[in-house]
Amino acid sequence: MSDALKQGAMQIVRRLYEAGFEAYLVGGCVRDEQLGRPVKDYDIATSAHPDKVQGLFERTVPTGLQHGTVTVVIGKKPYEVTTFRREGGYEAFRRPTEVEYIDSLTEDLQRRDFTMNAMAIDQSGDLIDPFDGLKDLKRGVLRCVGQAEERFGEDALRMMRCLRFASEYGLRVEQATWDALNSGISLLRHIAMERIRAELERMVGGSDPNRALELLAESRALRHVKQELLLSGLDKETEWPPLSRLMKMEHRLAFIYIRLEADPADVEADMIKLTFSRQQMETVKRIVAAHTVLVFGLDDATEWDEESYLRRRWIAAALTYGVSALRTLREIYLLEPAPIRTDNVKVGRAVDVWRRLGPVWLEQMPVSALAELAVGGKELMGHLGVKGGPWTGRLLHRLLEAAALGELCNDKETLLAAAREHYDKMQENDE
Ligand SMILES: Nc1ccn([C@@H]2O[C@H](COP(=O)(O)OP(=O)(O)OP(=O)(O)O)[C@@H](O)[C@H]2O)c(=O)n1
Repeated sequence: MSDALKQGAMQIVRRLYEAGFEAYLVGGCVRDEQLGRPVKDYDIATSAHPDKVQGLFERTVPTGLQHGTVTVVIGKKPYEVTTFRREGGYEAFRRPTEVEYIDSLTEDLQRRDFTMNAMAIDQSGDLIDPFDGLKDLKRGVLRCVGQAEERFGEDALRMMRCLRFASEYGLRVEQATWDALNSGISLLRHIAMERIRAELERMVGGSDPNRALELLAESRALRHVKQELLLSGLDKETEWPPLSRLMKMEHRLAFIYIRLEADPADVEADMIKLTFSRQQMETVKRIVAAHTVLVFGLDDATEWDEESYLRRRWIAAALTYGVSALRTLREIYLLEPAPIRTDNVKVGRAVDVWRRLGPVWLEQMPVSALAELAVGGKELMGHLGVKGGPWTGRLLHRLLEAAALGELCNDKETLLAAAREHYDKMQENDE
């Protein structure tokens, strides 16, 4: 797949070259090839102006003419072909206000963020590397091209990219680059939260989330973004278990919020500020909420160490937040050090029981959702001869809980008989 992708890219480079222009593969694809990592997309830089590029290829789309970019389609694959350019003034540390076409590849590479991202491959497949990107990569060093303050000042997002590349590629940030990052970090306030989130998501979901957290804590980057975040509470002292044991980014994030003792409502607010999708937010929030209700008030409960009591809590949480949230929570509880305060002995003991028995209890649940219950709202109303109201949902949930705990058989007759009893009790208690 990657081979065909590269062939298409080289076809474009050679076509431009034969027409008398310079053309090169540039940026992330060159870096990833040198590292033997899979390449997602190939970008091309050329001395040809966009109108010339459009004239040379059959299928083109003017995707970014204002930046000198034309998308060339080969087969079904799109390739971005960008004219060598110098970026004019930068507006508010985030994007160039004007671009100027130039003739020199070196000058084009010079405006790029890191030496490893400023390499090119020519039409013969030879590497062009004026800023020693390969040497840096081989030594495991991440370094800005030229003056780091200038590069970060041109686009402050590059500081987040720096943290991401360092953690994802296991690189050490070169001292001058690190110093410039630390002195310029407050410029992150100019960057849209969406772009911050995209980097954060790749860091937490990447191959070394622990290193990412370490770098975020050391640089205090999240304290300087546009909006105040709970996640800015990450600090250097926090000890983290190997987060890569959790497969999904959302699960890692849930762990982090639990460790920060965040409230589910605050998690929602934080993730909305960060422009995570509704679905991502729901997943994380469910896990955090399940943990919160499980441990809430446990300290004061007289039955805190009774298995049957802990099972009831566990199953009730599974019915409210979903079995998969509880499965993830158990995985989280398995990590060491666990996400909860270790000074609370009762909570510690309960977590111990949940991680040991939680999955068995989930497995044994005869029903886990209202849809699986042998009766529905209409049948309840018909059987009891009462019009529907808020009681219906409440009663259904009680029946579900009793069935899930195995206290009631999930068959119509049993449930309807129990419904009558529950309903009468609810009436007595004015529920
Ligand atoms: N803020 C930025 C973003 C990008 N670039 C340059 O543009 C290239 C392409 O950028 P992009 O596709 O965003 O990232 P990649 O480096 O390809 O890496 P990844 O896809 O992993 O983000 C980079 O290699 C780098 O040379 C830059 O100098 N400054």
